[in-house]
Amino acid sequence: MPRMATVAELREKLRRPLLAELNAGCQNRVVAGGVDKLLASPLGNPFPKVREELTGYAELGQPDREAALKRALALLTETPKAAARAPKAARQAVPTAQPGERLAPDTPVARLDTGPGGARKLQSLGLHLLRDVLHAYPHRHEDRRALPDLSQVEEGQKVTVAGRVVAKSRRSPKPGMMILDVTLETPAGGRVKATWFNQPWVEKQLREGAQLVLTGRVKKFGRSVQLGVEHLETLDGAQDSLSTGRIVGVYDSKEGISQEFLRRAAHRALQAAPPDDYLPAHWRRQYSLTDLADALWGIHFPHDEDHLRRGNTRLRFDEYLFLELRMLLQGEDAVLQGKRFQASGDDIHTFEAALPFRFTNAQRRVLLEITDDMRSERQMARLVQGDVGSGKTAVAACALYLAVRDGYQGALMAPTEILARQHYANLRGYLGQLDVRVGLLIGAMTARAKLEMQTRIAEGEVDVVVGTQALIQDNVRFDHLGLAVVDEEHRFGVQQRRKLLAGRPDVLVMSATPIPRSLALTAYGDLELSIIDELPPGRTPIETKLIQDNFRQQAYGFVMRQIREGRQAFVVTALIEENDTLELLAATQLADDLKTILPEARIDLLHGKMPAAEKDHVMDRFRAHEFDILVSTTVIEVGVDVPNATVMVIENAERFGLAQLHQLRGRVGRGSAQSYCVLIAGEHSKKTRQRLKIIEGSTDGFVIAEADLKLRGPGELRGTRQSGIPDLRLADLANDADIIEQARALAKHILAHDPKLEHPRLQYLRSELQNRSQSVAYREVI
Ligand SMILES: Nc1ncnc2c1ncn2[C@@H]1O[C@H](COP(=O)(O)OP(=O)(O)OP(=O)(O)O)[C@@H](O)[C@H]1O
Repeated sequence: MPRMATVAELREKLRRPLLAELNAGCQNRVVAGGVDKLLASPLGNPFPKVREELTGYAELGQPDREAALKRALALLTETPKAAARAPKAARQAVPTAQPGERLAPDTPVARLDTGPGGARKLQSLGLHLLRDVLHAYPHRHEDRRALPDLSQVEEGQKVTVAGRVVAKSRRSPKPGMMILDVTLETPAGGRVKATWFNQPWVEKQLREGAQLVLTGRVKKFGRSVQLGVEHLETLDGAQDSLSTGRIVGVYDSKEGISQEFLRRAAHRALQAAPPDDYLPAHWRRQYSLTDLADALWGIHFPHDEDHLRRGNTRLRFDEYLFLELRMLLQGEDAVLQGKRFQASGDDIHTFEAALPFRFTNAQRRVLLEITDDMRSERQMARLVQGDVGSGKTAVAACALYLAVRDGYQGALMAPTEILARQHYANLRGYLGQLDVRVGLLIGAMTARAKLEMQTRIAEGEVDVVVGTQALIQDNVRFDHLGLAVVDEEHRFGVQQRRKLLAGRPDVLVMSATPIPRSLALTAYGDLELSIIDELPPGRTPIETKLIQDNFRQQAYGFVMRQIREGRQAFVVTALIEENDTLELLAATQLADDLKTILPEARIDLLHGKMPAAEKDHVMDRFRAHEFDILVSTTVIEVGVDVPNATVMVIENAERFGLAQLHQLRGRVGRGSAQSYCVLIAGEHSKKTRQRLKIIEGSTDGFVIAEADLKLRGPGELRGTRQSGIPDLRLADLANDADIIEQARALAKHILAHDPKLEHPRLQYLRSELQNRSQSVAYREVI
């Protein structure tokens, strides 16, 4: 007699398609019959609560579907509490894997033994299945193999030490100043004193006996070693620490989820679910690639640099391979029916005549490419790339105007509310005088104002709507959307874009990320590319100065002189990794310091943790020159436009990537006055200097990207970098031309011989492609 499936097995059987449904954007396409039918099958029997949640699923609207699925999934797996709410038969926690038990990569994380609440933590980071954990690569690595001998360290050296807190004290040498001293004992018996200035919030992490890993700069007082701590990690005290004595990965996380926890989860996932390699051995040999399991171990827990490099190369190759395969497979139906606009030359002239400037040649050329697309029957899918301030928005505004003149509505979607409001102001400037009705729709508006705007959109009383994600909520229905402009698209999830694009409008994507053309073609694949490679005339190049932090006083003296001349300044603090609370507090402290150094200046603060409405308010006041210095975390990175701001000071500039520094610097120099950027280096090594000198020496995004590339030698222990493109996690577009070529060649070869990937040898490759396509659908999107 066949064995009856246990409830746990049934639960998993049901959970998988539901999760797939969620990942695929709640399309009710799961197993031919859809979710309702799935539950009506015997599979649903032991789960009446779940069935109840999902009854009538097919009839629900998108957000309701998503919510119902999430509730159902929670009932199916998450906590004992949720399970208890389920009927008796199902009241059985998901059993964790037995040691040595081999699990499939699509097993839910609840089966991984990650301690109390572990599954929930992973899920909150978007990691639902073991494969998600396996492919959530560290964003950088730190070499903690040989922690330094404390008797040998030198003044000023940056070191990482691990140890146990043996003493702690707090003192306040003067009012408003708080110093926290902690003595750490290393396993070798050395002692180091770590010091935090004015950071009371760290104290609670530092109970006596706590195991810490600290990174900071050495100060020596006779034989005693003191550390000015820059980075702190708390360990959970387990014997088999994954966080010291090796090259350690640092993961994307959020408050309350420690690095140690994530390392342990990755470790367990690797042990429990070593994946089958989807790339047959002879191709691995042909392209000198290591096998998948070795690659995953290498990226998470490398034995040495070579192992890390090997793993990184293989996984990067795979990312490109699947991207290429998907593009080639989808290429057949690449031409989609879109809107057909007249986009008349007269209308372009009308638009330009209303501008306070003439288009540059580059803008004109790109506009021609856009209007060609708009006039054709094909759906436009075009990426406009241009350096910061090159005038992308002005071009997009013109395209929107053309759409409106042809009787359609237009939409512009921005990644943040600040940017949406700014675009709104700009578009009103460009289009208001041409009788185009421009509307704004963002989350921070009152429910009533939102509803009113939604109604106006639905009734066609607004011509162009600017907004954030609020634009693609289900209750927003356009009357006749013709053109959608998406700013910095990679910040949007694919699901989100798909919603906006449901009515098949033409699509224009704007991006300031400098990617060489050939690589952009791969990265964005299905988007045609237009490049604005010329800045508007009359811009005085920004003068950039790199200084060391002992010259801060002079730098701020210079800022003050600019302020006395009626100018404004941005001061940006470096992101403190893995802890947004620290980041916020660092910015707060810097603002306070500046108030002491520059008592005359009016100073305010902007940080990522502020509610959106408050951020807007601060930006509005800065734009209106109600204060002089905006101290901020990197929330201002993209697109902020305050022409009166002429100085950008970047503290701890060494902690930023060059591309990011370039973007940040682009926030000044937007008016006619001479603008300045001061990079303050908190670290004085030759390498840092060399890198930052690149920014000092050039204002061209492409030149900077290339110089950055040359500096990073092949022997370097390189962290994984995020390309900003949804399914390329490791990709380093500027550096990967060879790998891309190889991956493309292999993808072509595979499909030339087996266009549908039907050969049994390609079984794993096919299912991996499906897995990856589920979370990122390219052509399907537009
Ligand atoms: N052809 C032009 N001549 C003069 N000024 C221009 C021209 N085109 C745009 N500008 C002005 O230059 C500034 C930057 O333009 P815009 O905002 O369109 O650039 P962008 O490429 O979208 O910038 P970012 O990537 O920084 O958001 C604006 O103040 C705009 O009015």
